[in-house]
Amino acid sequence: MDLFADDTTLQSIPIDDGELWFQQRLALDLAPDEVMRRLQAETDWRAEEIQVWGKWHMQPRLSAWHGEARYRYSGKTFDPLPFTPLQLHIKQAVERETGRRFNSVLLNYYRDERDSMGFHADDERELGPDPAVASVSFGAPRTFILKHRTLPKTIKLALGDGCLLLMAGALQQHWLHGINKERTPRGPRINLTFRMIV
Ligand SMILES: O=C(O)CCC(=O)C(=O)O
Ligand SMILES: [Fe+2]
Repeated sequence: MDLFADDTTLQSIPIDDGELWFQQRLALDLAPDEVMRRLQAETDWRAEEIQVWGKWHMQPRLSAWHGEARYRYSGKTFDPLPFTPLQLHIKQAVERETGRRFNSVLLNYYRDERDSMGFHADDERELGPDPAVASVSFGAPRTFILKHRTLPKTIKLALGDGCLLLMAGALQQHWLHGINKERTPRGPRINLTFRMIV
């Protein structure tokens, strides 16, 4: 039996200094393109400003924050909107697959290949030590890059429509992750990162 042909179970990706898990297709009762359409339409997308090295910039993507807890991110405090029924549905599927619990979600909307996410770690104090962060993607595939903070190691993963990625253990202490702009035209992509704010 070829275990790696199975795209509906969460599989461990070997990585130094942390845990990384990937599932090609998160089982939802909804088709990914239907979820994509609804997330595009139902979300109150905002263009936020963020502080980078003391200077304010527009984020190169749209975002929204939902859930049960306030959150500080890139120098800003987000007051969450309540979870929508669709977000709760996705959250349940993520909790079932990962065996973890989450109380917040950050949604990111990459409108095209020019949108991106700078390298960072999800290591805010509110997430506690060794946080589990579960990321679900819809729409156009984009390359998710992990760079080790001190070793010359890089891992690249194509995050396609309907996939689930779980970062856990000491990963945020040792690695940064981000999504670069691309030159190849890309359609829209929506990513949801579920977190547990303690
Ligand atoms: O879009 C992605 O896959 C990454 C999102 C991310 O790293 C975050 O929201 O903290
Ligand atoms: Fe992140």
